[in-house]
Amino acid sequence: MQYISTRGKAPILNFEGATLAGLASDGGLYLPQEWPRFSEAEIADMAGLSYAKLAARIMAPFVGDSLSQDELQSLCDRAYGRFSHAAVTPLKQFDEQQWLLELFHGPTLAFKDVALQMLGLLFETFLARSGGHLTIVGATSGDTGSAAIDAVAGRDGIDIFMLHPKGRVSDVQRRQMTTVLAPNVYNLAIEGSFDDAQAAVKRMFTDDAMNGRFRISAVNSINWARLMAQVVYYFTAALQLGAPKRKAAFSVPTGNFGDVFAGYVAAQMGLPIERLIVATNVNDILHRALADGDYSAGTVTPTASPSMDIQISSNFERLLFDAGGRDGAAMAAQMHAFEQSKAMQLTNMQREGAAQLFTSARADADDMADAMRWANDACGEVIDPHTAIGLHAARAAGLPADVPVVTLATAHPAKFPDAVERVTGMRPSLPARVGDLFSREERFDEVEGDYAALTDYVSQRATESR
Ligand SMILES: Cc1ncc(COP(=O)(O)O)c(C=O)c1O
Ligand SMILES: N[C@@H](CCOP(=O)(O)O)C(=O)O
Repeated sequence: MQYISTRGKAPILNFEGATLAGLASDGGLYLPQEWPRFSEAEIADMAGLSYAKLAARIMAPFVGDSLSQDELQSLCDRAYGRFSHAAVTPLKQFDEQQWLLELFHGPTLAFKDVALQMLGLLFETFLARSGGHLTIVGATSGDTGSAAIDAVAGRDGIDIFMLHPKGRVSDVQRRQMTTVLAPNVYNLAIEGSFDDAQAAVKRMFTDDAMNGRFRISAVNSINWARLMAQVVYYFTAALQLGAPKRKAAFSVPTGNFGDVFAGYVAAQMGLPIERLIVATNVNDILHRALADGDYSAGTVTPTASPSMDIQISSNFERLLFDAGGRDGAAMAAQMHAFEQSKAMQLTNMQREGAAQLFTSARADADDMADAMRWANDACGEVIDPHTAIGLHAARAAGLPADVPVVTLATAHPAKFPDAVERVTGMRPSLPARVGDLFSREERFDEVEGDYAALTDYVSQRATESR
């Protein structure tokens, strides 16, 4: 399998190369040259496989010859062996139509673990072959940070620099990052929003001076390997609901568009998906883009679902590229114009391509609270604010009654105890394995959000590898 950049100018790489590169050198995002496709019979044959076995089966065509089948299976066994639920991502029924796919049984209690446990092992495996040192730079609105840190803390040959917007993540989220005291982990609190942090991170990938000294890589969903691993749970849920004979819909609380794009990939691979519902909070650029073609970014509004307080969604570029005819030069021009003006109009081809599978909804604070209350009162489930936004969109979608709608439960409610308590009156407690989080020592640095200060910080601490 070969990987190409959405902006058409970066070298074509195999899976190992694309994983280690993270972001393409032309500022674009890597994705497979063509989508691998499973037949109906092959999908039917997947029913009943364990999560780790299914994961290896789904990932194999993407990995190509970068790993042997045995190596891939062993990495999946190790990655998914660390989840606290035997099913890894259990599916629960709410009513005749609504279902909940719990993605938060990994070590840091959010869906990010599903991909990042795997990515940490991929880095380890590929670095063991090539030698050298990897400098990971990442941006987080709360959950990617802790999952990535858990995945690489203490690993030889890797440093991780994780930027979070100061004061805009929950206390649990911050502590899950800052109480990891391994010497290869650097937490940076910056002024500004997640978008500011992500822009700085992406700039480092095209910075010749930084790339001349350090081998920079990504743990955000700009890294293709992240999305590949997230495709798997769409298959597990759909198979349980009758795939390949029966279609399911998915409602996905969305910020950086990685999770829902993984659903799009599953559909390209042959999984029968009725609809992908993009659920946003009031930071609704994706809802506006899908509803009217207007992709214009405003300022980020802080909400009770902080991990989705994002206006510029990196992975949307992958959809625009694929749905818009895979024209790298046109995509580069469109994105460069957007980077200047922070506004763009989707082309007709992009809008029509997206409309075949995607629909969207925006939830404000009341919508979120109503959905959280419904889950609690009618179904006996305490859900987190991000999941509640997905559930609101799922119930509002108006899909035919015979189509099961699966809301992705992206985080454990205990990550957002204040928001959950405000709505339900109940304060969810942390699972025992992180029960001592608030008595652990914290370590992080506050760094000016400007690019020069960030590169200085990284340059003084990272290991040169060029
Ligand atoms: C809990 C939670 N829900 C939803 C999202 C949005 O996911 P994505 O960025 O893949 O769209 C995030 C962050 O990414 C998150 O942390
Ligand atoms: N919500 C995310 C933002 C980064 O998203 P990613 O999936 O691209 O890593 C977070 O919690 O950090």
